[in-house]
Amino acid sequence: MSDLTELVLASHNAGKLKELQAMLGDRVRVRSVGEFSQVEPEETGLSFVENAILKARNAARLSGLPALADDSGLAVDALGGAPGIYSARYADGKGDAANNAKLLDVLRDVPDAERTGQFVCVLALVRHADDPLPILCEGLWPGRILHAAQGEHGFGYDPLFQPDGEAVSAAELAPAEKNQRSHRARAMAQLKQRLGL
Ligand SMILES: O=c1nc[nH]c2c1ncn2[C@H]1C[C@H](O)[C@@H](COP(=O)(O)OP(=O)(O)OP(=O)(O)O)O1
Ligand SMILES: [Mg+2]
Repeated sequence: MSDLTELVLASHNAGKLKELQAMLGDRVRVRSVGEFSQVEPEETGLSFVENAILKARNAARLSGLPALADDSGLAVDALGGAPGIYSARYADGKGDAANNAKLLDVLRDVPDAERTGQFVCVLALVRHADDPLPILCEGLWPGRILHAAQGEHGFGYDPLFQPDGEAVSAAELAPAEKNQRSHRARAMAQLKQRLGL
């Protein structure tokens, strides 16, 4: 697939799109599925992999281009891996601030030692809508859930997540630093290797 010159990013999340674009650099012409439709596909899968494939196929169908989707989320150990694939919908679609408020509330009485978890990212690339062999890559970013929001960068749960080995939250890392270390960066490194990019 080193002949990949143009692809569509199958995401409606501005924060994610920015990170994926920065990681892909300018060797590939990147479009966004929002250019083709504002309708978000229903994420009916039971796994990150299934939802990533579903979003990639949808974008490939809409655009006629190869499509790259990212399905990601935060898996908290004390919650048995929740919110996981439901991370974006944790507070019933009320958005990042409501999701973060709910997570803090649910973990209110959980002590530091038990506030571990990880960000998960699965990237799925399909060459066309019916591609029988999607390229799948995953990345994990372990850390712990803070007691209050810290930092202004990033998106989603970043202000509540302190990655292992960092003294600050993911939202306090410079964007370029997050893009070298995150779950998404780890999955993207694999993908670039697979594609010869
Ligand atoms: O680096 C991250 N930093 C902070 N939060 C993150 C990150 N990566 C995923 N997350 C959270 C955001 C959202 O609550 C969920 C992803 O849900 P997910 O369905 O994959 O994405 P989405 O609905 O926001 O956009 P779309 O499906 O159009 O790509 O996990
Ligand atoms: Mg989504």
